[in-house]
Amino acid sequence: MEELQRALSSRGLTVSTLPEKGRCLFTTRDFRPGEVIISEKPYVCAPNKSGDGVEWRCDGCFGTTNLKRCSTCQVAWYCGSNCQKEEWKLHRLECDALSKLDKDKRKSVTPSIRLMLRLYLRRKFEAERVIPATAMENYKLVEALVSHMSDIEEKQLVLYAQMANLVNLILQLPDINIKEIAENFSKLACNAHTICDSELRPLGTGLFPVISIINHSCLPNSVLVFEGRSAVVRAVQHIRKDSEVLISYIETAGSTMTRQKALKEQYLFTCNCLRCIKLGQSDDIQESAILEGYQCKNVGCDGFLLRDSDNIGFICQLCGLVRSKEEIKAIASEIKSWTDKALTSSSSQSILLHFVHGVAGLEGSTGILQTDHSSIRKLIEFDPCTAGVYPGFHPLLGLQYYTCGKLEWLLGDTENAVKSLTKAVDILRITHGTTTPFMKELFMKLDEARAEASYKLSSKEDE
Ligand SMILES: C[S@@+](CC[C@H](N)C(=O)[O-])C[C@H]1O[C@@H](n2cnc3c(N)ncnc32)[C@H](O)[C@@H]1O
Repeated sequence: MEELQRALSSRGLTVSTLPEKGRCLFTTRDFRPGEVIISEKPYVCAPNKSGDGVEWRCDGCFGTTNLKRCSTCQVAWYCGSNCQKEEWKLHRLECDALSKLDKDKRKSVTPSIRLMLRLYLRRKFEAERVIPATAMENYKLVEALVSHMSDIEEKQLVLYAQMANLVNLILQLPDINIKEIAENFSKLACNAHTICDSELRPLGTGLFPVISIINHSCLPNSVLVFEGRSAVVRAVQHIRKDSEVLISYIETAGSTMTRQKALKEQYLFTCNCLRCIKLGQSDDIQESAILEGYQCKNVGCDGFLLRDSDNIGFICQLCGLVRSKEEIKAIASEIKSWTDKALTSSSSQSILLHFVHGVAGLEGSTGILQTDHSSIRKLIEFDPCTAGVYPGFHPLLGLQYYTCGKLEWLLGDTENAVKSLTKAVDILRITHGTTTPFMKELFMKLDEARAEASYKLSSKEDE
């Protein structure tokens, strides 16, 4: 801990403890918006299944192209020899262990199981000094993570025990016990982070034991993004010396009830941040209607359906009509599939067709107002910043302006495209920095849109 404190103090940070939160990360100097507070490589990480037709991602870069399966274990995938070489140190023993499994057992090796296998292999390598332990990277930091073992439900404990058995069976290391592995699964559940690309699409899961000291707020002063597999926390506002660094663990564009439920279920605490305690009951109903309201299907009724407190379905706040959860889920998934098609289409006409279809679904069937890119226009009109849903600089907001700008450009509305892309740049340079390939592409798009807009303007003046 002393070593960690020393390493953090050179970065203007310190770890303190608060009775209601446990460990917290505090600043010992001011940080300006956009400044990197801390960055960390994953102690261990594993790719997710990709879900877009290709089952796996490369173990090294999490990419999905040119993948070849490890011929020995048949579990790991690589996009080329560079990634394979980089990963070999950790994969060598994992590969040995996995290749002894029968085909059926190999199928149960999920990303969570692989993360745990790698955690124990990393611990072994550290003990044998194959991988050096440093102030910011050592197994002691994993031991210090909260596990909430005494708060989790019996059913969950049984699941962790089954997963721990599988890990034990695969590794067969002499010095691990099942109870400890089960506790580590519980630690992963409330400490691991989903590694996303610049557009916040999930790629994998990683454990970042120092960044895991950062607590949650629904009105955070910082944001966690990823550059490759590394986690980067940036200030999204001016953070004064002696302030707690806070990020959001969840999607903040949800009602207080939804946010509290998500935090309780996964992280086992009740959030008392300013946004959670500020809202009275009536405000929360209004906030819920804006963020999660489903339009009533009764002809002539302008009411919004909200999740009822027993969580059976959705009830109209005006006429009392109830729609089942299943009905709402089916409509939401149909809209999502249209808008996904819109965002992956290559021709502008196809993008528009799918987008319009998606928005028509949004307006006609349910009026869902959520923060995927599909509902962009509605979200932007609703102005989530002023509604207090996002802090001034939030990656999702920047990405929504980016998508909006691209769509406006495709529609030939270059003037508005420039406005939207400028807003995207203003936000994303704070949350994402300025040097990543994603940001360079955005800067280039904005320059091109500006050039096109001024060409159009000068052509008009010449007429
Ligand atoms: C990723 S850890 C954060 C660091 C943790 N405080 C520690 O002592 O290691 C997540 C856990 O911290 C606690 N936590 C995070 N944010 C909190 C908050 N706003 N209020 C209360 N507890 C919080 C919860 O116990 C949660 O499960």
